[in-house]
Order: sequence, then structure tokens, then C-alpha cells
Amino acid sequence: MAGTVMDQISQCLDNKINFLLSGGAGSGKTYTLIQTLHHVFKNDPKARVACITYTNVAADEIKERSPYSKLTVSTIHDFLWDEIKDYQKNLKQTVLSLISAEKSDKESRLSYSSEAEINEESFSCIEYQNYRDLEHGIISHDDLLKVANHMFATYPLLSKILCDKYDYIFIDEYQDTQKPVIEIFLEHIKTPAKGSLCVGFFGDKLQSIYATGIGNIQSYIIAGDVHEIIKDDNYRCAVNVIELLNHVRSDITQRPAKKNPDGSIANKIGSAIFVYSDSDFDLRKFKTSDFVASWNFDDFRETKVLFLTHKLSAMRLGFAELLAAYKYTESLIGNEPDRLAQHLLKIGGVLFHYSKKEFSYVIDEIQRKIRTNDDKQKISSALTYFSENLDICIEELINGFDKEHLIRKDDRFNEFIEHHAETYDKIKTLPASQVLAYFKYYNDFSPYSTQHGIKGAEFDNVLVIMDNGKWNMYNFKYYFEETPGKESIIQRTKRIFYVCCSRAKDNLVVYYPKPTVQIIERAKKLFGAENVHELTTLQK
Ligand SMILES: Nc1ncnc2c1ncn2[C@@H]1O[C@H](COP(=O)(O)OP(=O)(O)OP(=O)(O)O)[C@@H](O)[C@H]1O
Repeated sequence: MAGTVMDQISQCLDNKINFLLSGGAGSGKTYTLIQTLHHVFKNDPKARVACITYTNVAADEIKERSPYSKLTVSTIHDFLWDEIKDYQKNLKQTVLSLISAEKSDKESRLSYSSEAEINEESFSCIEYQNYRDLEHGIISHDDLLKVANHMFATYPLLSKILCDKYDYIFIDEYQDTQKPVIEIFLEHIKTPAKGSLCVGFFGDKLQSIYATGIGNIQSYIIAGDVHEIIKDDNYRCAVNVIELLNHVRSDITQRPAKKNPDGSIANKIGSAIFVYSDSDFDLRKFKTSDFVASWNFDDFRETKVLFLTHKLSAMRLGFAELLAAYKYTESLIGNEPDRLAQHLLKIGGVLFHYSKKEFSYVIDEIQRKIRTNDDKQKISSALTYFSENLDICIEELINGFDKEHLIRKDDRFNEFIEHHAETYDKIKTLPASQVLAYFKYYNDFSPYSTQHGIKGAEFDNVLVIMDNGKWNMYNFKYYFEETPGKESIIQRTKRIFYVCCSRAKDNLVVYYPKPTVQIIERAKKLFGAENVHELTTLQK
């Protein structure tokens, strides 16, 4: 296919060819998705289009920027639930068969360990909630994708209905979409979709930072099921940051694409520097150094500090013991926290937003339905009690939230605790205040933050602080030293490093405490020797 990116997309739309728009960070993928929507509706105002996003925040942004009545914008979970929820008989059969499959095939993930037997009579309908209670027909967030995949694979009529309903389906951030979802769109609906439905994917395989995501769809591209369109622009970053990004990845070479009215390049020159020291990192001191002299750290929209380290922040914020209780750091503060950590994050989130009087968050998150004024009062007095008594232990907090039906201990939580008694025993006696501190860290300082995820975000100045700590999934030393035999860790580390560095519009500083000589040499190759500096005593 020839022509501009929009020409190529347009040809795919006209001929109902599935396509993938691949572009590096800041290449304008979201921007192009909106343009694609405008293009579709300009040509056919009656077109039926679904746009699937990774988060509710992204869905709201797209709705605001493309207010078409025939456009459905939702997260993948809401989209799939809408497609299957009315077929309750098939849903029940699917849930029952996935539970029995789990006994022989752990992958089905609908594990059920309760004594009570489940059969067709056990529940009147299947519901989808943010927790799992299979005995009462409630499937969780994670279960939904498996259930939907199984239903589309088993009942061809569902695929036909979907293809009759939509002319175009666009999927943003496809790299983080789970395999069962990709299978629905590229395998299960393939036959009825031929010539009638076009599926368009938007994303970047190097920005896949969730292990549960598909990562890439190369096999479908090679098989001819998807046509790849590559966008090599960068509208976001300064020229020096783009140069670094081009050294980090070799599959796409970006060029500054922002233009002045006279056609000249409008991307700033900016800076991308690597700073190292022979001592541990101290943010307070570093803020006074020459490297960040012009940065305004008080404006969080302008300047962002990304910690690719954790010990330090945990100590500073007050959840050091909680972190120490975890054998594997990433299970607590990586991008996919384990079941217990997810539970603590939910509780921490409710406490945090309650203290900020952000009641709509609290209502969305808690499982107790508010029907009467009395319900409201009970919730409020329970939350006030917990907020004012953060010296109680974590076990009391968890049990209290369960008893008040705020955040229930669901099947998956109980099962997890049973299998990880050693970790839970260490954690349960710690003060509840650590749960709140942990939530604050996870949401504000971690690049994996769920609420304000940094993917898609951009800031004038970005400071990335690295340290190896106890990570197993990531290793900056291996990445910088290109250690042989550690390819998968290196690839994973490279992706998170790329995502963090590419948030900088103007200036980027990467800080590495106590590097080896080899690390400094590699930094010189990536950043350019003139951009690698030691933080001397004078600058501290
Ligand atoms: N064609 C364009 N003209 C002017 N500005 C653009 C254009 N495309 C994108 N931009 C701007 O460049 C920045 C990055 O765009 P966008 O967020 O769409 O990129 P992205 O590829 O989705 O990035 P990432 O993968 O890093 O999240 C935004 O500020 C956007 O407004």
C-alpha cells in the first residue's frame, strides 16, 4: 500500500482489511485514531463503530474528542460484557464448563475450591463484578475475558451478531490487550467478519509493559490477517530525546515531526542526559543540582519523577515493612500486583479517596450497595473509623472492610492467602497506615501506577531514577551491560526504560546510582559521551 499513513488507513477501511497502526512513543497514534474516526463518519455518517480503550480515562477522552452518536466507546471489559450478558443460558454453561476444565487445565483460571457443589441450579444468572464469588454466579474482571473467549469460540452465532452490529472496531493500546481478546477479534469472528467488518489496532509493541498483554501480533501480520502501517513521526519529544529513543530501539527510527507554519521543525532541541554518582540517591539534594536548575518540581504536570527503584520511596513514604515482607518486590509494586496486593490497593484507594472527599470513587469501588440513608451512614461511620485508626493491624483492617461489605474477601483472595500463608502472616500484624502509604506510592510515584498510568502521559521535564534493588523482572545492570543469557529480562527492562524516557517533552535526566564502568560506557553510547555526567560533591 502506498501514500501517507491516513491514505493507507483509508484503503484498509474501504476494503475492510484489518490493520495495525504501529508507531513509537509520541508518534500521534491516539491523534490518528481520532482522525480515523472523523474520516469514517465524514464518509458515512451512519457507520457503526466501536472503539475499545484500555482505561475509562482514555474512553472519556475519545468520547469528548469524537462525539458521534453512532460511536460506542468503552473498555474491553464493558464491551465484551455487553456482547454476552444477554445470553445467560450460554453464559452459565460456559462458567460451569470452565470450572470443570480448571480441574484438568489450570489455564482456565476459573478455579473453584469451595465444598459446595456448583451446577445449573446454583445461580439464577451470571453477574460481572470487580470480585469473584462463583458460588453466587459472580465472575470477576479477569474471568470475563476467559468467559467471553470461550463463548465466542463455542457459539458462532455470537460472532455473527457482533459482525452484523459493527462496520468498524478500533482497539487502542493493542499491545496490552490480553490474548483471549485478540483471539476473539482475529480468530473466532474471522469468517463472518470477512468483507463486512474491519478491525483496526493502534499501539506500539515496545510499550507493552504488562506480562498479561499480547505484546505483539506479529504472527497475524505474517499470516496476512492484519496489514501493518508504520508511523515514524515524533510530535512530542525534543530532538535530543528522540535521538536517545532511536538508540534504545532499532525497529523504528523516529524523526521530529512538529512543524512551524513555515514548515521548519518545531520540536525543541531539549536535553537527554545521564547522571551517575558513587552514593545513594537523595532527591532533596538532587533538586538543588545544576542538572535540574530550571525545573519546577512543585508543578506535577510540568515535572515528573519516575522511580524505577522502590526501597527508597518505601522508606520515605512509610511502607518499608510491607515491602520487606514480600519476597518478590514486583508482586507488590510491579505492574501486576498479586491478589493480596490488589486487595490492599483497593482498600488503600478507598481510604485515600475518602480522605479527599472523592465519594464517587468510593461508591464505585465498594461492594456495599447504597439503597437507604442508613446504608450511607453506616459506610461513612465505618470509613471514618478506619481512617482515624490507622494504627490497627492490617488483618483487622482487611476483616473490617470485609465485615462492612466494603471490600469483600472474595474466593480468589481466600485461595491466595491459603497458598501464601507465610507472606500473609508477616503482613497481617503491620499497622494499617502502611496500606495507605503503599497505595499513595503505587498511584503517584510508580510508573506502573494504575490510576495515573504514565503511558500516554507527557511532561516538560522527566527525571527517571534507577536502581536494581530486589527486582526479578527488571534489571538495569543487565540492560546496560547487555549481559548474555538474560535476554528476556533485558527486553522487559528496555520496554519500561523506553516508556519512561519517552514521556519527556523537553528535558530528560536519567539518574543511576553506583554504576559499573561498563554501565557508564553503555550510557555514553546511548546518550552520547558529552551527555554523561558524574554528580560531583560540588554539584550535590
Ligand atoms: N499530526 C499532529 N500534529 C500536531 N500534533 C500532534 C499530531 N499528532 C500528535 N500530536 C501531538 O503529539 C503528542 C503525542 O501524540 P499522541 O499522544 O497521539 O501520541 P501516541 O503515539 O499515542 O503516544 P504514546 O504511544 O507515547 O502514548 C500529543 O501532544 C499530540 O497532541
